[in-house]
Amino acid sequence: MDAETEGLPPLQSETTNNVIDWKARRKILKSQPSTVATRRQQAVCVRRAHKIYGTKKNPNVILDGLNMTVPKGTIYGLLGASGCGKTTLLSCIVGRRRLNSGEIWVLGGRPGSKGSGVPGPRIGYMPQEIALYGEFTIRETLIYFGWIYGMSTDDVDEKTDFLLKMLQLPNASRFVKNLSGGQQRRMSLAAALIHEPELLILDEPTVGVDPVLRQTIWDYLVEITKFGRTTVIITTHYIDETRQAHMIGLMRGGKFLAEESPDDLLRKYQAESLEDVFLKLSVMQNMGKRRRSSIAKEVIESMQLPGMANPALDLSHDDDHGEISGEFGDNISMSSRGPDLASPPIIHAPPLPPDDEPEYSCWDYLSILKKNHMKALIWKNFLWMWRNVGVMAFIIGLPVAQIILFCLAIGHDPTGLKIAVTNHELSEAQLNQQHCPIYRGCNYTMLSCRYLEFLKNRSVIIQYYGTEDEAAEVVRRGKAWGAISFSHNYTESLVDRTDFGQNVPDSILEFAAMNVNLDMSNQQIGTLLYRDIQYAYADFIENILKDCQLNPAIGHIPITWNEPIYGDAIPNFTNFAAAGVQLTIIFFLSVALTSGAMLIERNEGILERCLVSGITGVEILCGHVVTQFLVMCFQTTLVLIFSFSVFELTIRGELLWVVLLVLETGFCGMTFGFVISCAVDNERSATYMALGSFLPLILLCGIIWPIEGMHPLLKAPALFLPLTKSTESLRSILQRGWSINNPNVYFGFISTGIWILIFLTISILLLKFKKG
Ligand SMILES: Nc1ncnc2c1ncn2[C@@H]1O[C@H](COP(=O)(O)OP(=O)(O)OP(=O)(O)O)[C@@H](O)[C@H]1O
Repeated sequence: MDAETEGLPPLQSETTNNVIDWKARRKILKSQPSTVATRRQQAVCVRRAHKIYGTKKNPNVILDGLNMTVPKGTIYGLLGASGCGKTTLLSCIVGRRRLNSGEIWVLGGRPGSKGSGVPGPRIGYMPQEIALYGEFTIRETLIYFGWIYGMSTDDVDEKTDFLLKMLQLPNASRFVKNLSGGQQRRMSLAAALIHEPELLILDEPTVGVDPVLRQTIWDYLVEITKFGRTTVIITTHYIDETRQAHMIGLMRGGKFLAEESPDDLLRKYQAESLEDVFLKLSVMQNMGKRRRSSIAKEVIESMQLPGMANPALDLSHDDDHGEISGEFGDNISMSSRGPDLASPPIIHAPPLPPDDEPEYSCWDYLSILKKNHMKALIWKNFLWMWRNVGVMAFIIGLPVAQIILFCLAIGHDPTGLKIAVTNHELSEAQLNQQHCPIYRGCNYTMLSCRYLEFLKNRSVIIQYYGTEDEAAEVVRRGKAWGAISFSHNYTESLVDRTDFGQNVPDSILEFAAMNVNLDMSNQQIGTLLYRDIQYAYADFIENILKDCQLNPAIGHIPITWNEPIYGDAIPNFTNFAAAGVQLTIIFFLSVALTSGAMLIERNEGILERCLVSGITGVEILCGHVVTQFLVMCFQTTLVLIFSFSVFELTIRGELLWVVLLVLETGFCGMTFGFVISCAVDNERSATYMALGSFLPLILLCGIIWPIEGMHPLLKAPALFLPLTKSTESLRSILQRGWSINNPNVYFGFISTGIWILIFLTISILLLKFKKG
């Protein structure tokens, strides 16, 4: 026993019927200075807590130097008007919010530090929100929380029966979402009680509960605190129900107006109800009286407040009432009393004793992966998927649908392009019939028609017009993609052009040329027609030369195009874009899946509850990684089957590296999803963030356009983006058949790995440090 605890009445033994003698205990505590050791004796001890929301310019002060002392084994009723900061104070106590300044000690330690039990199974937290999974049954919910707290399933079942009876909950197989609002609150209370924690923190547990059941709950709380085993902090709007509490903290204006037992408060303020006490103290505070004593007397004498029989306060014989927070010499709340009542208000409190509690190191934080936590989290994630099987089918099917759409819609040559032709070699009748006669063999008749036949073979639709102006007008109106015209002596001039050789006159050159005007507003279509018109001409010349028993090579441009070293002789855009599209689909679906799953938990307050129960951010992330990895494996398998087996996209390299790279990229997307869900607070912001990153990544990662063609300022940053190197790597495996030993390929794996580490670290840091 250390110096400070020596002489204190024991918590459990040496007292009548094992019940704590609070009066004796408070008297002794009063005489003690505030030390780390005395603060550690309390269940909860808050000193000079300051909490401010908002900006520096527009601060909203919620806690203003608040002191609070919750001795072990008490029921502590935390009262105050709506919005006064009760929930904020509780979240600071459970370690989910950070004070701007001041100290909090919980079960002997700082929240979040080793041995404090917060977060952890020593604490039972019922937040204000329901914070339960609607898709789970009552039993499943209690099993989930029981497992987190390290209970066996049998123990949970046993406790479930008791809690269902005590809290008058329906059958354990009922889904939480089908319970009434009041039943859901009681269910939430059951989840906090399941493991019989040392410290119960209940934020408005009796809202929507009928008076009889409310009494049952209070009886239960009195029962569990009777032997000092359990401490309860409870907030409620029903002030009078806290008559059964051992201590009441009346909160207003960021401080406690009083922190005493209900009987002491009623006696001291000669009130009939705690509401009256609260009213009187509020009026006193409004009048700017920070301290009681004679000022209080003066105030009360001048006020006509309901229920105050005698406006004078006789405090002289009130030795054992006490504001325990004040007993350590650093309380500045309204009801501070004793020998210093007449002294001026304390403005500068003495410095707090030093903190001897070691903080968690980063490594400690990272190394926590408890078996029971992981079991509960993975089971919960799979159960959620099972209960949302329709959503899961959609999530697994979506990438398949996207890859099918991509393969069917992107990269194929446009067909059915219309060309308006003015062919002056045609007669009036042929023009009217839209008929262009073809003479085959070594025959130099109507060569324009013979050429156009080759153009038609390239899926171009030809329509004949009488004049060049008519044809051009059709193009101008957007009814055709180009206009071609042939002179009346085209065939003859073409033959003469060959016969005359180098002596060919300009007039013949002019008549032997067809005139082309294209609509180049669409680069893809314009380029394709530009190419097809030339390819058709080469085919046409080659065909005539062959038919005339001449060497077709005479008609070629003198360039010999050999087999490409990599890729196809006529590359197609589908194969170019496939690598980037496959990675993008898997990456962004993982982002959506992960951020969605995490945000569901965050929005419903479940994440907060889990973190308070001792689950770490790392464990939550790992739980999601395990379950979503399985989903991703399904998605990847289907995407690859559809890409390579059904649509027969080119794959020259080893499938193993393709699979691994796609999975790694999906994992990277998952971690990016974690970052989004940890950085923002709602689905809308998450959607904006995901959408905001989607287009830049598509545009900058070389998925639809080579990085070599980008603005020089963009080239360098583009190289460091998450999908750039992996796209390049996958393209090299698919198109060039390169393997992992090629730097181009392994850089893709390395770069994605680095991004995974970056995203994971950011998520873990956000989960750990992003508190209100
Ligand atoms: N994250 C936040 N950012 C800014 N202000 C906040 C935030 N959370 C709470 N507040 C504000 O702080 C004040 C105290 O809120 P808190 O929820 O702690 O009150 P409360 O006493 O629990 O109220 P109630 O009894 O209605 O639940 C309120 O004015 C609230 O608007």
